[in-house]
Amino acid sequence: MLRTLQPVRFLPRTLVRYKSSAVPDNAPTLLENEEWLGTLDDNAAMAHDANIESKNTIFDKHQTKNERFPVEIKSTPPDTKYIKVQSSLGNFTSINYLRQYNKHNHTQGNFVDVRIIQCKSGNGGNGCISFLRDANRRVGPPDGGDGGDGGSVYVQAVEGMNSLSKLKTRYVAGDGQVGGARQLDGSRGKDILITVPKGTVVRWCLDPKVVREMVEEDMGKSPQPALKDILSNRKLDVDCYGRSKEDTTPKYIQLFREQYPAGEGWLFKDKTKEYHEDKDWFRKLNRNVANYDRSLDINEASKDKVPLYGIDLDEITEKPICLLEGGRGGLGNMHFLTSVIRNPRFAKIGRNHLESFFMFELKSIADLGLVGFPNAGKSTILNKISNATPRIGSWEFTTLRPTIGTIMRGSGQETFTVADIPGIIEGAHLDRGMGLEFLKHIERSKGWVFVLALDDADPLKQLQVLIKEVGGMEKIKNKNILVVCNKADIDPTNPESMNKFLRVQEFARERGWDSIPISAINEENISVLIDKMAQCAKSIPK
Ligand SMILES: Nc1nc2c(ncn2[C@@H]2O[C@H](COP(=O)(O)OP(=O)(O)OP(=O)(O)O)[C@@H](O)[C@H]2O)c(=O)[nH]1
Repeated sequence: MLRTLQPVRFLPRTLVRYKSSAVPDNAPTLLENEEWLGTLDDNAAMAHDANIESKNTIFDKHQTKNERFPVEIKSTPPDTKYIKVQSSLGNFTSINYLRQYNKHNHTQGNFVDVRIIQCKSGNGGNGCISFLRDANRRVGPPDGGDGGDGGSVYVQAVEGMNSLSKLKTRYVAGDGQVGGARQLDGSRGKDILITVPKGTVVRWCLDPKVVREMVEEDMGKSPQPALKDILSNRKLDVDCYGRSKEDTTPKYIQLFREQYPAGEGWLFKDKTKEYHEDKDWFRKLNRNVANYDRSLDINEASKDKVPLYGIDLDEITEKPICLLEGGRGGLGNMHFLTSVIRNPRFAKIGRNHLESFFMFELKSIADLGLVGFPNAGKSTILNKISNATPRIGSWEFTTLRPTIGTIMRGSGQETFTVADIPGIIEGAHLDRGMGLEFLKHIERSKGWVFVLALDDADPLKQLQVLIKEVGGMEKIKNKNILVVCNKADIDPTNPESMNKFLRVQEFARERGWDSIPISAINEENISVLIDKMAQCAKSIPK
């Protein structure tokens, strides 16, 4: 029935109004209350909220596709209420935050690509206990309004932002106002909208303080383990949900709000809780209202969840996406007027807020990513291919940041973007050099361009090391790959220079990859390179 399941302010309005014209028409009649309470039998506790389905659909649309981390399923319903999942601690925090406790260390000027942010929705306002008073009646019928709903926290990717630096470390939505006399509902708490750049992935994460405690505990061990090992060896248990009751593939992380148990959460006026609990009429009423509370519990549980692998805001989001929903306002005493209860001196308190940490990661979205050892000539290539095109839109960060260039190839030809990331060295996967943190900026690129330097003793070995460092063939199997041998101008007459390229070419051909020798500095073969890159950026990865 409508009234058991919908927010109370949507309850049908009374036709028999109080006499005073100053009183708003918001209160249900005695009969409507009785009818509503009558529907709250033991079968009434079920989730029924149209928003649940739409929330699932929105989340599904924004599920992170490529960067799914491994999780181990420990148990599934019906053995356990949730899908119990275990995964490495490192998947629920940012290694940057831990490596550099000082948050300024991982910022470069105004460019910040990872933030851990605490979010809190608002509490619902309490219902009001009040009775109509006018010239004829000292104590009229109950007219206490409902509390306002707490504000929610939303996220939205917008145009014109390219850094997470402006985000605050904590966002708190407003609490709903308490209900008022004369059937006045409290006002809704203020919503929070967090705007982020396109390319941001928002993931549930653990409170950084808790993570630090865990890490410090392990750091005390002898021999002292590396931070990376701690984060991968420590496991975290997470309660998850599938897409439906039958689907036991973990999809959403369940969030929990501290809530009063069903049948509690009353506010009393004049007479005590004990006084009321002693009365048959109150116990009977409360049995039904407890079922109403259970419905709210189920509704909340259905909506209080976030995608396990994050919300991928790779496009401008049309409508804000709700991360944390505010608590619903409590019922005012006008809902408890029945033929037995003429003076309900009680109302319900507002439902509690939701609080959680989220990791916001900005992942640049370029069609192609340049991968190579330091000094291979990646920046030079990007400069040259940018210079070789008539119109270039590019923005530069410092050497520690990704550089993205847009290559516009003239009329009728497709534009593509290329990201240059800091060089990768042997042992990068063990956090040597600049580690692999910057790979996230090309994770979603369609193609990767491996840049090798022909002045190196063994460019093929360079290529094999790079493949190993970025995660092996498994990691690149879905990418278009192009192998570029740069610095072909060095010692060009030496047959060994040619042999080095031929060995690379052979290796690439065996894997179905294209390869090309160039001299970026002398701009030799650059136009062929652009054509091959355009092909790599365009074609759908195998
Ligand atoms: N001889 C020769 N030198 C080149 C060529 N391309 C780049 N270089 C030189 O190689 C050095 C490194 O070039 P960069 O473009 O900065 O190399 P990078 O791969 O971006 O280096 P990181 O940013 O450290 O990863 C510079 O001194 C360039 O001038 C080339 O085709 N031939």
